[in-house]
Amino acid sequence: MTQEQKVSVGIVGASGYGGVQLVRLLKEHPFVELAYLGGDSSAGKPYSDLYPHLGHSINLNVEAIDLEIIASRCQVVFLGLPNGLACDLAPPLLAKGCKVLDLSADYRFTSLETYSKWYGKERQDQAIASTAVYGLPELYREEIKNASLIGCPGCYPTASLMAISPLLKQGLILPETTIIDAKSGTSGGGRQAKINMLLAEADSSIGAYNVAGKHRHTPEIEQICSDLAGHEVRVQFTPHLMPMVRGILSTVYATLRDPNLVRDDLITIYNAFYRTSPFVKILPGGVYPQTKWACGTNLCYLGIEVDPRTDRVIVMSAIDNLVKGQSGQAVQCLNLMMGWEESLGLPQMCFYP
Ligand SMILES: NC(=O)C1=CN([C@@H]2O[C@H](COP(=O)(O)OP(=O)(O)OC[C@H]3O[C@@H](n4cnc5c(N)ncnc54)[C@H](OP(=O)(O)O)[C@@H]3O)[C@@H](O)[C@H]2O)C=CC1
Ligand SMILES: CC(=O)N[C@@H](CCC(=O)OP(=O)(O)O)C(=O)O
Repeated sequence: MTQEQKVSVGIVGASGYGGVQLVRLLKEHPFVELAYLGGDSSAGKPYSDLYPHLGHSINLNVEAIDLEIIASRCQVVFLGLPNGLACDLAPPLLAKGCKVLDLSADYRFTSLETYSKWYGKERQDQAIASTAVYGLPELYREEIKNASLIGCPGCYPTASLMAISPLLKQGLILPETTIIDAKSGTSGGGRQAKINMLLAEADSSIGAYNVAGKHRHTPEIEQICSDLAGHEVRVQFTPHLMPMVRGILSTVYATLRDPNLVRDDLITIYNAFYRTSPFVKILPGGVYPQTKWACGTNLCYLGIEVDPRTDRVIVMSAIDNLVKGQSGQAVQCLNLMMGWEESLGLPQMCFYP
């Protein structure tokens, strides 16, 4: 592909953690040209002032968010902003002919009533929101290929849904027995300063938060679980903050309908379900994933176990929250939207240890 044939791409929210992952991935993507980096408090600064380690390869300034400028330069726009801002920017960008991939929650919900209840913002853009596709390629690959607007999933929902989808889609579990115990690194909270993310607070300590259906990812997970099961599903989701920077480990428990199913049956079922998904790695029996294995990659490792004493299946899912849980998944969606190979420009080998 020549320089002129490359697709020009902009990142609004380039100064954040999602933004800097996108910069890393898109700069190395063979079919993409970075044409615009936008921010709020960082506008006007050279990008290398924010991230000096990228000074050798990113020679762009962060610019103010100006829709005319963005649309005149970019065919595709990634929005990496706090929740509640993308729904003001996406409609005019779409009207100007851009494709939009939003990393926030603004376009993840089919019901704007549910969105408003959890995110506290009244919305008028139901018509546009209805055209958005939930950006989890392993479940909605064909829909993503034809979409102009993608609502990229949250990090906890990505890890959790990858673990539970084959079970729900094939009716293998009693859905209401589903328990999701998930742990995240601190980068999941973004780059803005927060007291609970200080080293002195987060290091050498683990704790749950937003327990008993109070985390905003609960309705997001339930929406997709319900879609897969074909009826309304409630799950028990408990997030934990871990003393590490990157990664999510989501462990899902559910009761099997058929107590005769054994681990190897389920491993076969998972391999078949994800046979066309290049980023999903089903581990052999007795091997359980670690977040470190996914670090910096767009992979999702799944470990599967059955406890015959309780008839429960236990699925462990490990991802990098900033890559498969956010920016990498958005690039995976871009590849599909453009008709490119799904794995183009996306790392599959972690740095280790
Ligand atoms: N971190 C994660 O693991 C995941 C995050 N997400 C979602 O992705 C989105 C981005 O997250 P993340 O990168 O972590 O966030 P960060 O807090 O690291 O970055 C936020 C970005 O938004 C910009 N911004 C903040 N306030 C405004 C405003 N009022 N107007 C315009 N721009 C603004 C900031 O610009 P500036 O610095 O110039 O002020 C910055 O570029 C969020 O919606 C988040 O929920 C989704 C999945 C995973
Ligand atoms: C560790 C941590 O703080 N994680 C964040 C989730 C990040 C994310 O994916 O949030 P969005 O749905 O808004 O995109 C949290 O629990 O709020």
